[in-house]
Formats: sequence, C-alpha cells, structure tokens
Amino acid sequence: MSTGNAILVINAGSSSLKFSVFRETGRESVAVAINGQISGIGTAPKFEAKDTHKRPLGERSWGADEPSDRTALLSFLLDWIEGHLDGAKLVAAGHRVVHGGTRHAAPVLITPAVMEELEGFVPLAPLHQPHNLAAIRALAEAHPELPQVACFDTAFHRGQPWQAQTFAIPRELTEEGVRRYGFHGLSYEYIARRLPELAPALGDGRVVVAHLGSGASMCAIHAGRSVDSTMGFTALDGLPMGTRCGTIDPGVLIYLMRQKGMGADAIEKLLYNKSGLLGVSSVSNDMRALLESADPHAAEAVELFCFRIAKETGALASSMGGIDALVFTAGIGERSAPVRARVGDKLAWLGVVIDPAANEANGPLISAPNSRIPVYVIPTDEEQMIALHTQEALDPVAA
Ligand SMILES: Nc1ncnc2c1ncn2[C@@H]1O[C@H](COP(=O)(O)OP(=O)(O)O)[C@@H](O)[C@H]1O
Ligand SMILES: CC(=O)OP(=O)(O)O
Ligand SMILES: [Mg+2]
Repeated sequence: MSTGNAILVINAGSSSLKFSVFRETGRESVAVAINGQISGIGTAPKFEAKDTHKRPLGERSWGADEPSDRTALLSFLLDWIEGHLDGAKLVAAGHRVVHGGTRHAAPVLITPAVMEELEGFVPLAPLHQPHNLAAIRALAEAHPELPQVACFDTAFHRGQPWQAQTFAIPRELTEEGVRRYGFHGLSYEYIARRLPELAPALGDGRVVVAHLGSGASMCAIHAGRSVDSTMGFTALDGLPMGTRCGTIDPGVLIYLMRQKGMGADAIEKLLYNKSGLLGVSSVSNDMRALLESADPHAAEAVELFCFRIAKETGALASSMGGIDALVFTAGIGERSAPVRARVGDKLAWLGVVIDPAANEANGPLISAPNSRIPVYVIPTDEEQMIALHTQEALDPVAA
C-alpha cells in the first residue's frame, strides 16, 4: 500500500477475525488496500490476507503444539498488519461491535466509560461481544494513542417504530432494555446505500433484505431506513442459522428447565451452538456441506431454512404495507443459487419469478422480466461501512 493515512477495520466474529486496511482517499471516502481473516478459531486457525487485486499477501496455519488462543492470534494479526502498512500511517481503528443497547444509534469513539458500558451487553451477545471487546483491548494495549471507534450492528435499527422494538411483556422490563434491537445493521446500511445505485427507483421503496451468513437475519427497509427485523433482543431470534435456533416458543425453554433440569449455561449452549442447520441435520452447520449431502436430514435442514426465509418475507412485507424488491446478501445469500431458487419458488404467490441463468451467475438482478418484484444479489461490505463510520466519528464535520 502507498503512503498516506490508513484505517484498520476489525470484525471479530464467533469463529473468525476478519480485518481490512483502508486508505483514506478523501473526506467520507476510503479505498480498501488489504483484507483478510483468521478463520477456524478454536479448531484449526488459518490466516489469509489479500491485496485489492485479490493477490495473496500472506498465509499461515497453526500447528497443534503452537499457541493459537485468541490473544495469540490477535497479537500475530496486529504484528502482521504493522509489517504491511508500507509507509502508510495508521490513524484510527474501527470495530464491528454487535450490541450497542438502546443508547447507541451512531458509532462512538471508544473511551474507558464506553468500554464499561459495552461490557454490560456481553450476556446479550455471548458469541460476539466478548470477542469484539477483546480486539479493542488488545489494540489499545499495543497502540494506546490510536483512536478506536465502535460501530454497532444494532444502530441502524434504532429508528424502527416502537411496535417493531417491543415485546408484549410488562412495561418495566421493556424500560429496563428487554426489547427487540435487531442486528447485522452495518450490512443492511451498506445494502440500503448500494441498492439505489443499481436501481434508483428503489431508494424510497419497500425492500426486504435477507442477510444469510453463519448468522442470518432479515430486515424490512423502507426509504433507506430499517422498519422491522427478524432478530430481536439477541442474535438468536428470527431465522434458523448455522448453529443457532432462531425463533422458538419460549415455552420450550421452560420445558427444558423443568423437565430436563437444564440451567442457563446448558440452554445457551444448546440454542447458540447446537441448533440451527447443525441441529436439524446432524451433518454440518455449513450450507455447502448440506447441499452436497445425500442425508435426508441435511435436506430437511435446507428446507426449513428456506421455508422460514419465505415466511419472514411475508411478515416483513406486511410491516411495510407491501414489498417492492427482495435482496439476498452475505455468505449463503451471495453464493448459493439453490437456496435463492428455493426461496423464490416459495414466493411464487407474490409473483416472484427467478431467472435460472442470472441466479447461477449470482446476479446482481436474478429475477425474470415477468417477476412482479425484482430480486437482487448484492455482496455486502460491513468493513467499508465501518471504515466510513470511523472517518465520520473522527471528523464529524464531514459527516
Ligand atoms: N458457495 C456457497 N454455497 C452455500 N453456502 C455458502 C457458500 N459459500 C459460503 N457459504 C456459507 O456462508 C457462510 C458464511 O457466511 P458469512 O457471511 O461469511 O458468515 P459470517 O460473517 O456470519 O461468519 C458459511 O457458513 C457457509 O455456510
Ligand atoms: C449478529 C450476528 O449474528 O453476526 P454474525 O452473522 O457475524 O454471526
Ligand atoms: Mg457476518
């Protein structure tokens, strides 16, 4: 990368640590220079980094006898990044922080008080929040002077109408913060900005976006703003996911406690780590493996996933009083033509017609000309959103 200012973006997930280095190209303008990730954390960690032209810049795996806990991996990553700045000056770091509670409708500069507040949300996002905060801490230790910005997955949803944010429970609990927050907001915000570039008329339209990754959710976006989403208090709600159950009758939890004698930790493990595609199939949490498997339970897991996406499309369309477009994004949404085709079939009642060739080619437009609404595939870019927000947070005049 060339000289100038650089912004480091870190998206610390449940089993991966994604990162990007952006060059500042102006106010409210960045260009990616490096991106990469450490995947397989906890099992077999593997590091890969590429430049803008997708040329490999680095690769490494860790042997069984080498320390590969998160602290060791983070420290490796920070050293590697420093060694590849190539004269550029690191001016800030932006982080995806999954939970920002009710107060944070915008990115925030990290201070010790902010960190303390964000620690309080760890129980609401046990797969994500601790890792998000650990990355911030590690970077603060290595670079105490570096400004760091937290960009929240919940922020984009903060403007939803109250009905979409409220559970039908006693008011005191709602006031205490037991409410629907919604997640994947950085991804939805990116799609809300990107879609009108592809289809200007949809800028003030009613759009359902399906973010289908290992975490999966859907969002109703009307005129660029979130009005409803499938995830709620935690990222466990809504669609079934790789290992998470999605929406479940709360009576099941009472049953598990009373009849099975399960405590909070065991229930958390069951619903976050052993359910979803993995739980239904007993084969894998990875959609690719399920689509390749001949096991009937794998086929059932795929069917249940698609059934619930189609069902939620109807619910979210109802929240907006109609639907003008459907968008697929994230790992499965961007790359799995069979899943998109199956969902499209289930939405035939809505007049959706998928064009098989366009679908195989991964879009961007995958609906046929006679489809009542257009259907798009748009690759998401949470990292770019984080880099832009980080710039804005440090230079609010430009925002
Ligand atoms: N070609 C593909 N077909 C089907 N699923 C895929 C394909 N490529 C990736 N995936 C799925 O995408 C998931 C990862 O999506 P991603 O958005 O990167 O997730 P996350 O950011 O939540 O870790 C994987 O678990 C895998 O199931
Ligand atoms: C919020 C969430 O589920 O995130 P991810 O998809 O990265 O797991
Ligand atoms: Mg993700």
